[in-house]
Amino acid sequence: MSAATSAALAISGLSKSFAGVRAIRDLSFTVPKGVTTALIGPNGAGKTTVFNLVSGVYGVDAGRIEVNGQDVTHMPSRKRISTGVARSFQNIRLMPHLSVLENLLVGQHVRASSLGALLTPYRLFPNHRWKREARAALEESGLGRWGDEMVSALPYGVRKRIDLVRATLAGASLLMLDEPAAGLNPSETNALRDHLRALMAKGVTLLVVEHDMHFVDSICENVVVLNFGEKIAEGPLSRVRQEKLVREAYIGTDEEA
Ligand SMILES: Nc1ncnc2c1ncn2[C@@H]1O[C@H](COP(=O)(O)OP(=O)(O)OP(=O)(O)O)[C@@H](O)[C@H]1O
Repeated sequence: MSAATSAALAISGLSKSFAGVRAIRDLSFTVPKGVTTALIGPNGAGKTTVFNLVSGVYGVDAGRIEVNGQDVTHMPSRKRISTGVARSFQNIRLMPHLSVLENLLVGQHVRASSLGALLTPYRLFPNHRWKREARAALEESGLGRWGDEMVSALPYGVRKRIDLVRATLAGASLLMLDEPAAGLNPSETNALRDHLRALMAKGVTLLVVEHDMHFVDSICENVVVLNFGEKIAEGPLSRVRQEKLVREAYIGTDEEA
């Protein structure tokens, strides 16, 4: 297998500035398929900007982004899901006044292959295919009992996991997670970790931005460390956290690598 086909994400020479602030500088790294990877670094290092560039929220100034071997560098954001990339946000973007199932069905619209499929009124068909798939995905994740509940009524940890189901139902094979463990209590964190491990076992590749290094250590094989938009280290967490540049980057912050 060539390096290109075995990479879920390949970034090379990526740069992005905002009004003179160089948020990302000549950044290159690869996320091999099936290798859960964390993007870490102090506040303002550029982690969220990388997610925004990969998902197409912002255009690049320079460089190239490939998802599953496909060049997405200049692809419109809405088309990138077809290459298998999806993301979750720090602030969950589920619609609070719709049920869990309705939120999942909205997410599935991105997969509609034709206008006919898009317009088929799922409410009229109790056994609508998307509805069946959404219910099955909820059951599989142990979240079946929440299907008809309003999202606004759900505990925060459950909402986070519903958001994961939404992303995977949209057909994601590369899932980018922005601080998935933030705000979760220990039992919610454990449930999230189990959920992510189940996704990994199904072949979904995860790229995780996370400040909780215990959480990173428990699921990630590889970490990429950013500081001021540059990659300063890459490898297993146990090794990179010993590196001088990484230790210096975290000195003077409340975080620890
Ligand atoms: N839309 C924007 N407009 C202007 N500057 C921005 C924008 N997005 C990011 N930046 C700047 O780019 C730099 C990197 O920010 P980014 O949010 O990517 O860092 P981060 O590593 O995700 O930080 P945190 O851990 O605090 O979320 C910062 O200096 C930030 O102020």
